[in-house]
Amino acid sequence: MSNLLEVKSLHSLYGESHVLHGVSFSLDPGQALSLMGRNGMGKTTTLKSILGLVTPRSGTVSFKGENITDLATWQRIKRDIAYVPEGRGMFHNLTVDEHLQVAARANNQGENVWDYDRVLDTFPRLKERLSNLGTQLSGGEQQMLAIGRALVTNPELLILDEATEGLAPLIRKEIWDVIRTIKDSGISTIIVDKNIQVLQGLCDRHVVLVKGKVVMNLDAEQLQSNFAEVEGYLGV
Ligand SMILES: Nc1ncnc2c1ncn2[C@@H]1O[C@H](COP(=O)(O)OP(=O)(O)OP(=O)(O)O)[C@@H](O)[C@H]1O
Repeated sequence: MSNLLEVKSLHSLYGESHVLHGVSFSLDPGQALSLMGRNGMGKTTTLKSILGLVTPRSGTVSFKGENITDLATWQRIKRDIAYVPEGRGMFHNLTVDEHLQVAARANNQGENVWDYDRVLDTFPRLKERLSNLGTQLSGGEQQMLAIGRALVTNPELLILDEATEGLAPLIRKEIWDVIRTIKDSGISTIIVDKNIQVLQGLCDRHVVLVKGKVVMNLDAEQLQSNFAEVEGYLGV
């Protein structure tokens, strides 16, 4: 197969405010791609444009060779794309158990590698909190639940927006370890995060956004040799 995901010349706006200016990149099956950039550069808008939560004015999004640009978000999700949004998106009236039970399904290939039990084995903390409401969990536990809820759909592509933001170092490490396990299980990922060191060790491609434009698109080796320049774009 060629690309799993191809984003071509996306222009996205909020009202009159033109935020994405021709964003293009692609992702091969099984790869992890980092999307980096300072605050407000258009990372979340790019993710939302891929998911159909923002409607681009022009440009295309293709998944497994199919042009999905005009599909509704739920139709994209049904094609085995899962999203872990910034802020985690807990359902206020659902327990931990219900968050996972409601979402769990085999994917379009009939695969159910990440079933309810495996997700709970991966996140033992959630096992102890099954009857708590999602909103009663700590920030780290909520993040684990948000990732778990995405995983039980057995996605081919998992999109993570700021999955470690605001978390204590130990919890961050736990989340990164799980993201690595997810990658090793063959799921493709797009990761927005600020931790360039961790992203460097994890991702196969790195896309840097500045004011809604892709200024760098590097493989792992190229990131190594252009590290200082990337850091400069990120202001670190
Ligand atoms: N719903 C919205 N309505 C209007 N403007 C928005 C909206 N969401 C984002 N923006 C603006 O679009 C620009 C890009 O925002 P976006 O959230 O995509 O950036 P980001 O790179 O993900 O940044 P952050 O790291 O702060 O989340 C910013 O100037 C932001 O203020």
